[in-house]
Amino acid sequence: MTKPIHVTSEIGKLKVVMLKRPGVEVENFTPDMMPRLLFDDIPYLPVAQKEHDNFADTLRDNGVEVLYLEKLAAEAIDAGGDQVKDAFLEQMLAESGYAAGVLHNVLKEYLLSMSTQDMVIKIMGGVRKNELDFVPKDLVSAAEEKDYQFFMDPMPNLYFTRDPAASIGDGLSINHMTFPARQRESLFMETIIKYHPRFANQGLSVWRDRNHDTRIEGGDELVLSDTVLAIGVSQRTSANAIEDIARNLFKNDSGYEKIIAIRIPHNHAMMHLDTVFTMINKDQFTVHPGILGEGGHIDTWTITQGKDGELNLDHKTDLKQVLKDALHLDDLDLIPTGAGDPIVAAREQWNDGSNTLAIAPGTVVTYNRNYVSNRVLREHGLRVLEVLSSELSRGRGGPRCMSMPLVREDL
Ligand SMILES: NC(=[NH2+])NCCC[C@H](N)C(=O)O
Repeated sequence: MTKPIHVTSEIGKLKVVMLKRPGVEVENFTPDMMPRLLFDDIPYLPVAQKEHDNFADTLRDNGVEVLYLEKLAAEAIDAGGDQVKDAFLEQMLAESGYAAGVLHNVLKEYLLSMSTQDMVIKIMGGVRKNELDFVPKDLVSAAEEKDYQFFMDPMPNLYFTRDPAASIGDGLSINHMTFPARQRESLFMETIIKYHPRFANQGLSVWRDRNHDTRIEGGDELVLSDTVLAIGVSQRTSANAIEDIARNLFKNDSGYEKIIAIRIPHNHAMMHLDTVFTMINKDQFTVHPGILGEGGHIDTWTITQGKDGELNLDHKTDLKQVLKDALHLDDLDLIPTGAGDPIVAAREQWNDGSNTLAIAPGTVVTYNRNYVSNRVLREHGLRVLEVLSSELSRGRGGPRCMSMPLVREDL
């Protein structure tokens, strides 16, 4: 029987996916909070939701079962019972800065007064100070910045379900993310895996859990085949974390034998490998020309199991050759974002023109706004399903970031 998580490629026919419909969290902040919350603009929520529904419908119309994070999280907590709800809240409050104290108690009481679903949505959306009829008198609260509006910050990046966890084979990584703005997000997935009837006790492997200091994010984790992964060394994923997950995958019978670490520029526009490089067919990839240096070169290290738990590293800079070798291909089509035009490529990459979601070999979902990149994909023989993108793209993520595949057919 297929496990509730089974992903052995980036391109096998997508069967089950997890999304998060944007909610109040994507507008519950002020412009001065944007850099910290990793947003570049204030989205218009009703339109963002319409666009997201268009994305979800496109997937459903193509035979994909769509699950929603916010619903799974509430179901998992309810399935776990009162103790699980209590433990979840304690952890969430601690990670929000309230391990104990008066405010901890007030917030806990407030959140427990709601249905579990409303509680989950409230935590995701953020708790404003003016929601509570409470003026803190303790020193910690008094010393806090007075005009800051929130007791608990919103989590506007939740609709990028790709990042807090990543499906790999019959398991997943639950990620310790880089920036505080996103670190609480993976607690939802941890709770779902442990307690949701669909996932709990199904023999899923957690290749690496969220209790780490080194950081990794799903946008950097690409499942190239049933034995090969690519992982970005990026603004969000450290070399240490890659070595750590490599060791765990190699020693735990995951089926994975080779990890290609690819170093990309460390900046906000290219925060993850999937913003500059995605697999879209057995022998086709999108690549943003801006990541390739002189002669089309880029640093890659192919990591394999060495003796006595050591890792072997093979440093190469010819990405095309590295991929051909790892995937046993005679040829490979690297399709440049924005047709390789430096101005168009930079513009369309900014709006996730490279961030395609393959739902079958050669069939991809992309943002409609990246019309040059979309045309080029069609010229290379791909079937391109375009989705609406004016508001969703303001969060700096595209169709791949907005989806966490749970089950794909094997190739
Ligand atoms: N897989 C991705 N490329 N995700 C994009 C995440 C965007 C989000 N605003 C962040 O900075 O974290």
